[in-house]
Amino acid sequence: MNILSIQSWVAYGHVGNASAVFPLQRLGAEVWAVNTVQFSNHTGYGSWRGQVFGAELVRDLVEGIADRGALPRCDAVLSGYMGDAAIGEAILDAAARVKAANPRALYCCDPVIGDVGRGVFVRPGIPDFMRDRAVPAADIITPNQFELEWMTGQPVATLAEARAAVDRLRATMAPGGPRCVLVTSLKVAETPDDQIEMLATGDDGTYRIRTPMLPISVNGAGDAIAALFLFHQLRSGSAAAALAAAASSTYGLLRRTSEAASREILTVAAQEEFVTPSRVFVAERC
Ligand SMILES: Nc1ncnc2c1ncn2[C@@H]1O[C@H](COP(=O)(O)OP(=O)(O)O)[C@@H](O)[C@H]1O
Ligand SMILES: Cc1ncc(COP(=O)(O)O)c(C=O)c1O
Ligand SMILES: [Mg+2]
Repeated sequence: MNILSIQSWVAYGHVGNASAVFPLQRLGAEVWAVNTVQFSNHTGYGSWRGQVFGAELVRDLVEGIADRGALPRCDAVLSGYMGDAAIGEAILDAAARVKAANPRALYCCDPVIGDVGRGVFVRPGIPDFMRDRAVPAADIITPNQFELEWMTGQPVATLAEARAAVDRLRATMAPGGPRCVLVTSLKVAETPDDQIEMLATGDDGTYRIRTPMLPISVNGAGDAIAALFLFHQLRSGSAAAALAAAASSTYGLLRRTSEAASREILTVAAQEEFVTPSRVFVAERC
């Protein structure tokens, strides 16, 4: 399995490609990582050093991979945080080139816009770009609850509202693909206070999964779960199986992170959780 992952890079800690690449490699995937930024650390610290790369560098690196004749062997393109719309257009062009070279390839977009409590935290233009340009090109999307509400303009306070919003979003996704949606960090009326949910919809139906809420707030988990969900969707073709595997691995990763009181997710120390989760959660059809 070969995945072209176009995301951020940080030297210290784990977000973007620094959160997504290693779990995919540990699961046996080859990852062609194209970095859109190189920062010292993630922006949640409030200060960082480094630079945002231009869209031309993204295009140049993808051209270089194409020069190797590799695009027909690419099984998926994965994207996350986007610094500006020009980078976004370069990512969509890369996804289109890959799908032209391999019609079975999938584009997985984590539509990073914001989060509950933080609001929108990307540059102006990115939220509209995600809704109007990226989602219509995507086969798999992994919005959190805030991003689902923002992109659909619908409240997501109950499971029924979440499902209606997902259906609305699916109708705008790439025609002919699986139109698979993973909603992360879901807390609806039915969610017990000590738990957190995810909802996954694909060709095989809609499934939910609940895991215990951990006393942490970390960055990078969204990037990790998008990568894990993509890998397992590619391997199984089942949203239910991908949801269960991604949720189990992510819970194990975050449980270890919480126990260590680490501000950075323990991507390396908890690597066994990616292949053999210490606690397995089962997705239930809903
Ligand atoms: N405090 C937590 N306790 C348990 N699981 C968590 C916690 N925070 C995140 N997760 C898990 O990680 C997934 C992705 O989390 P998050 O970083 O909130 O995603 P996003 O970046 O898309 O908002 C969630 O769907 C959940 O499964
Ligand atoms: C550079 C960069 N990329 C990606 C992310 C996404 O992190 P998360 O998975 O928490 O949404 C962050 C979050 O701070 C970041 O600073
Ligand atoms: Mg996210």
